[in-house]
Amino acid sequence: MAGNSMGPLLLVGCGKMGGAMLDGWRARGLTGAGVAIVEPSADPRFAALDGVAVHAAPDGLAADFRPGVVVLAVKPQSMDAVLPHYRRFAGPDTVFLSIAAGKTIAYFEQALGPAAIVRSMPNTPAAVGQGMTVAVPNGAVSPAQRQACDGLLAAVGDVAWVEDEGLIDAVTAVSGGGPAYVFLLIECLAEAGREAGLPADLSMRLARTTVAGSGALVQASTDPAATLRRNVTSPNGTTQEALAVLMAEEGGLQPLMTRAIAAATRRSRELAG
Ligand SMILES: NC(=O)C1=CN([C@@H]2O[C@H](COP(=O)(O)OP(=O)(O)OC[C@H]3O[C@@H](n4cnc5c(N)ncnc54)[C@H](O)[C@@H]3O)[C@@H](O)[C@H]2O)C=CC1
Ligand SMILES: O=C(O)[C@@H]1CCC=N1
Repeated sequence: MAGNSMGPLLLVGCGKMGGAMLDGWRARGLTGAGVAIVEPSADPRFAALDGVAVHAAPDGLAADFRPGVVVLAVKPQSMDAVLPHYRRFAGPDTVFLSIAAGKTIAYFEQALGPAAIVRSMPNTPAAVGQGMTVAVPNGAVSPAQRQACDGLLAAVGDVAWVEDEGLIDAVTAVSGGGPAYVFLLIECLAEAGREAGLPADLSMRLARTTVAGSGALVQASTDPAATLRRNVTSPNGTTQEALAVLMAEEGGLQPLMTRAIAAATRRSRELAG
């Protein structure tokens, strides 16, 4: 798999997001020999990762282990405690790829010393190869290291690189957290259908399949989302009535979404510490 060309991959933290990326990498051919994991949880799923070395703590890594890429996938709040264990890998042959919300390149440079660092923000659809990641490198990242990180991220979805790190807080709000808003939409649609008289299980099936189908349609189409929306909306029909509510200037979805994204963006800045 591309991205594994720099030497072994070390995944630090294999929770919801690290696990989603690992699933994506493994589905695309990353073999056990190419990856080591440090993850303290005793979750039985790790026993099923045939061939992958899973260590409960960094002292389980062999003394001569030299990762080409260290993926930092622990909670932002754990980062202070975690980074000192990996500082020894900082050097020209290793790139640190962080997926942590809020934590800045300056923060990692402070904690790791001179090191090649890529700050990125993926999302959980990485587990099915449909993630969206935005990444920004520091000045120490070599072209080959950037390519390696791009390969790892592209293996689980779309990747955009930006030069302005300041954009990452809004990226975190939009695409990092975005799947949660879509899942909430499913929950709300299903509940509204239930309140309109549908059996709960049928309503949930309608909501799930409608969101999944709409996602597939938007992906397959070159039409703007607004055109796809208009294609559903017959003049004086039923959808128009619903959209009059959802697109109201006050109390509609846009002002609500704008407030939600502003709140998440603000929280990402706070997490910088
Ligand atoms: N969940 C999501 O949708 C996204 C999460 N992120 C970022 O990914 C990072 C991880 O988030 P989640 O996966 O959601 O959290 P999580 O809690 O599911 O995963 C964190 C994992 O780190 C492990 N861990 C704790 N201490 C550790 C240590 N000392 N060494 C190694 N592993 C340790 C935990 O056992 C846990 O499995 C966060 O920084 C978050 O901001 C980024 C994009 C999306
Ligand atoms: O909620 C969070 O802080 C993380 C970052 C984006 C998605 N989950």
